Amino acid sequence: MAVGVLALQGSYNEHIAALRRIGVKGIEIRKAEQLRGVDSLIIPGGESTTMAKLAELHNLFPALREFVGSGKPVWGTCAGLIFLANKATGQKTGGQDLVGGLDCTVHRNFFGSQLQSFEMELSVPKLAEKEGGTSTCRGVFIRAPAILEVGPNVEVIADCPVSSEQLKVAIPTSDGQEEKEFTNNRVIVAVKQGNLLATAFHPELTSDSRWHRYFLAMVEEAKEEATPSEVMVKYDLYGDGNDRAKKPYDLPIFE
Ligand SMILES: NC(=O)CC[C@H](N)C(=O)O
Repeated sequence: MAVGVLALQGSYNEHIAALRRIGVKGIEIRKAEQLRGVDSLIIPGGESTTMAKLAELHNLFPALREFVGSGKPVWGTCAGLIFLANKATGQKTGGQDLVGGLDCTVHRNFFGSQLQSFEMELSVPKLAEKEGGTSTCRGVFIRAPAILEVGPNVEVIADCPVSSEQLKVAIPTSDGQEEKEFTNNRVIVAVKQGNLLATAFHPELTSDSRWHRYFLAMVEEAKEEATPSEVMVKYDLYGDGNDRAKKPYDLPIFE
């Protein structure tokens, strides 16, 4: 199996190394046509404005949107999460292009500047249920975003506690955010929506390979769904004018 890794900027080498550790080839993607050769994609962390400028320069946005829209599995980490979000706040003046597709609002630098980067143990029972191991994982947050709001089809896989002060700094009341959304003082940091996975932190910088395995399981599932094994097709197998129902074989069919 091979997984595409958007290689414009940021931690794409680290994702490729993480994939290699579990025996999977990561293919660097820099051009729209290279996307046609892969059926899954990781958008790494980095700096989303710079990444967006490079994607614009290489005219990648239409191909990325088509890729996401076609239902192929895509995992965005950190800046990659921002790329996938339908809406981002805290952007630089003028904003930046997003690929979109993930029904959520993300705050670009929710946890503050580079100096406020941190690590914490996150509770991830859903990940442990699928991939085994402990019910927590190490979250490496580097100038990290956070998800403030999700749509009804988005499954929350991890959230994390934040202080009232952090909320106040990141979301001044003048932004019009309703306070009740954050009564538990928690923000969302990992989600899944169909074939889209997004994490605000960097699993590729840890030795825990469960997030990469989790994504690969999504890729496998998507492939199985795409195989029309139960579809019955009519063939005139014997040339006698009678259609006989038959499960399709892999093409070509030599019969
Ligand atoms: N580590 C990261 O990917 C940081 C993302 C950063 N907050 C951005 O806006 O791009």
